[in-house]
Amino acid sequence: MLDFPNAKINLGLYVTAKRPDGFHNLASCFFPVKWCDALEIVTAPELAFTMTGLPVPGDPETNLCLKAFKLLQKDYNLPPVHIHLHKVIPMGAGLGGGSSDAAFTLRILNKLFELNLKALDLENYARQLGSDCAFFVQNKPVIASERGDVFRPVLLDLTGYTCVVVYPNIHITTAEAYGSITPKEPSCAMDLLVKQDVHVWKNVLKNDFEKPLFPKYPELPQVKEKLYAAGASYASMTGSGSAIYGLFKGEAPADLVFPHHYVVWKGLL
Ligand SMILES: C[C@](O)(CO)[C@H](O)COP(=O)(O)OP(=O)(O)OC[C@H]1O[C@@H](n2ccc(N)nc2=O)[C@H](O)[C@@H]1O
Ligand SMILES: Nc1ncnc2c1ncn2[C@@H]1O[C@H](COP(=O)(O)OP(=O)(O)OP(=O)(O)O)[C@@H](O)[C@H]1O
Repeated sequence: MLDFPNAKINLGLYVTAKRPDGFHNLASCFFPVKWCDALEIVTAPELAFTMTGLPVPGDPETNLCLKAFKLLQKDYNLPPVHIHLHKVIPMGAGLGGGSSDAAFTLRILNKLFELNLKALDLENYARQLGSDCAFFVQNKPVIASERGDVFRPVLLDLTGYTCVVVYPNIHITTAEAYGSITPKEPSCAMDLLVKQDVHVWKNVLKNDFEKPLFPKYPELPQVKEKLYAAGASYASMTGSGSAIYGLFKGEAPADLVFPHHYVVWKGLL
């Protein structure tokens, strides 16, 4: 069975408190974008995991796809499978690509073996694999709180906007980013912030990770400025970086170019 795990962007991201378990509480709007990996799972004589596309750092044994399989296998005595991941979404980018692979592994296994797990059950497995993973089970725009794994639906229509995501080839690990932050409550509730018009977001909707990371990586504010100069209604870093996105009403300008070593994705929301 084949599926296409997609990335997400964060529309606003406030790190509100450090938790006793070492994680942080946050407030953010998670929004799916159609930049995708490809993931195929078939039954096989023995468990196998293969990868093509972008090289994924670390031991393949620790890949989130295998972790997701093993987590379900503990409870459901699953037969062996061959998992193939074609990696496209950049890592260390704040796009949630690895988390999406993990959640899609759970979703595919649920269908392939007719486990009949409901979305809430899948979310409970997903949050054991990473904070961002649970979002990709339902994969719809939400306001996220707590570790980023508790959701409220949000009505947010960005139809007609083009999203340009720029990955400047700087790998920022999530732990490094959280380590550089001083938590504080946002001045206004996330729900109210995203309900405002997109062109107002520039003045009100922030990603808290920009403050510590922009001075450290000066290319990042330059990318953001370039997106605004090209006419973006809103531009921001996503998650813990380093990818920066711009939202353009209608089409993005064709002459918007970045250095060759950057990776750029463009798509309708
Ligand atoms: C920045 C975001 O992308 C926003 O959506 C996420 O919060 C990141 O979530 P993630 O990549 O799934 O992170 P995890 O794999 O769960 O955690 C990696 C590390 O990030 C830090 N971490 C992560 C999530 C969170 N709410 N608080 C944290 O402090 C912890 O140091 C943790 O050890
Ligand atoms: N299927 C996978 N795809 C990408 N990275 C994975 C995967 N499985 C495990 N990883 C590990 O996770 C790391 C990427 O995590 P990191 O938090 O830096 O990335 P991110 O893109 O910001 O967000 P996310 O972890 O939500 O994908 C990789 O460097 C890799 O070691």
